[in-house]
Amino acid sequence: MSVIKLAVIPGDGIGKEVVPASLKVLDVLAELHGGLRFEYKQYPWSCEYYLEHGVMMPEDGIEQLKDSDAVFLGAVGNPNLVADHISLWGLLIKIRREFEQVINVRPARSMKGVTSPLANPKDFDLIVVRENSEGEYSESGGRIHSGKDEVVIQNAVFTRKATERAMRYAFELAKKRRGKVTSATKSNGIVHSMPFWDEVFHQVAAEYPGIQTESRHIDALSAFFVTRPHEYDVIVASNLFGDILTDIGAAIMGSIGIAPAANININGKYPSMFEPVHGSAPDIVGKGIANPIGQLWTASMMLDHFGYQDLGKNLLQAIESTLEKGIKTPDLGGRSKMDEVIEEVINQLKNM
Ligand SMILES: NC(=O)C1=CN([C@@H]2O[C@H](COP(=O)(O)OP(=O)(O)OC[C@H]3O[C@@H](n4cnc5c(N)ncnc54)[C@H](O)[C@@H]3O)[C@@H](O)[C@H]2O)C=CC1
Ligand SMILES: CC(=O)C(=O)O
Ligand SMILES: [K+]
Ligand SMILES: [Mn+2]
Repeated sequence: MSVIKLAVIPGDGIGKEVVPASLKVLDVLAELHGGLRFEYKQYPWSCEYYLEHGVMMPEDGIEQLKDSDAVFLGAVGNPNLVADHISLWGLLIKIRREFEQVINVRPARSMKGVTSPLANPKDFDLIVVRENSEGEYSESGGRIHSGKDEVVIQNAVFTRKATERAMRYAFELAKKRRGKVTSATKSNGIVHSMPFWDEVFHQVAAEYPGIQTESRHIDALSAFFVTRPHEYDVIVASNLFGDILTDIGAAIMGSIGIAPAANININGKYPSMFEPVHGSAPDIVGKGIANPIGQLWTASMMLDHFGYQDLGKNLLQAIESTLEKGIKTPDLGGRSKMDEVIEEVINQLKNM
């Protein structure tokens, strides 16, 4: 019997709904497999935890997560209780950085049974490789003076190491896919980091003569995600650009509620973390209508990550069959509750 030890952090808002629901599905998958078991350690770290303890996670929090095989996270953030920059940097971003989860892999593709908001969409299948350790998300900077004299400086940090690493990851991924990498740049407006980004892209591209490459400014690329997403295969982007592009990717699929993400520790030193692209969705919390598919698809990426590609594929297929049957939450134009979606996904898996 193989055991996968998961550190489970539901976090805030609908994270507390979609995470437990997804664990039920993981248990069914393990049972059907017969030789696999998931072991869960639950962590209550969240904005409510912060109100009680003054921190998003205990001082030895990272230490506590270290011996798990992966972190399975829902969402972090409840701006009514804690300012977002405090809660996210205290938990989500802290884990990404401490565990050197330097790449954030975020696929978006046409899904059977889901109507894209695009008018006449051709089938698309793309993956955004988001640099996940630095870039625009940096603590470098500060505020001085106040009132009319107030000055705020926010530095973006781009290292050759991390930039090359993200690009190599994208090229390696493209080799296994349709052989095209698009770089998201903005070297016409951002005069230091983005020309550097372009330079590194060209250098790394030279190592992969078989791969088709393209550089696009982020503004135009955002528009092309909407008008011609089928032209993209792998997109490599900085932390912020990748963050924004993947919400667009989610939107053109049909809903932010279905998009998955994998925060990958590529040196094998620490656990990777699997979470949906979406946040805690305070506007729908407690209504039972959160779409669990982002969290489930993330679970499918986690299964792939651990070498259980068959299970990962079965899970995705069960998700698509459920959608095709019209069992969908309201964000996808459906009338089903989260629990009904989960129940149908489980039925589909059992009848495979
Ligand atoms: N990785 C993370 O943990 C992230 C956390 N956040 C945090 O989440 C909180 C809310 O952020 P927002 O900007 O509102 O983004 P959000 O992704 O939570 O919500 C945006 C919109 O999408 C809807 N939505 C999101 N997930 C859904 C799902 N599974 N099913 C159905 N509808 C869904 C929401 O109802 C809302 O209308 C903030 O505290 C923010 O900082 C935001 C994005 C990512
Ligand atoms: C924080 C956020 O929006 C993300 O990681 O996608
Ligand atoms: K999330
Ligand atoms: Mn985001």
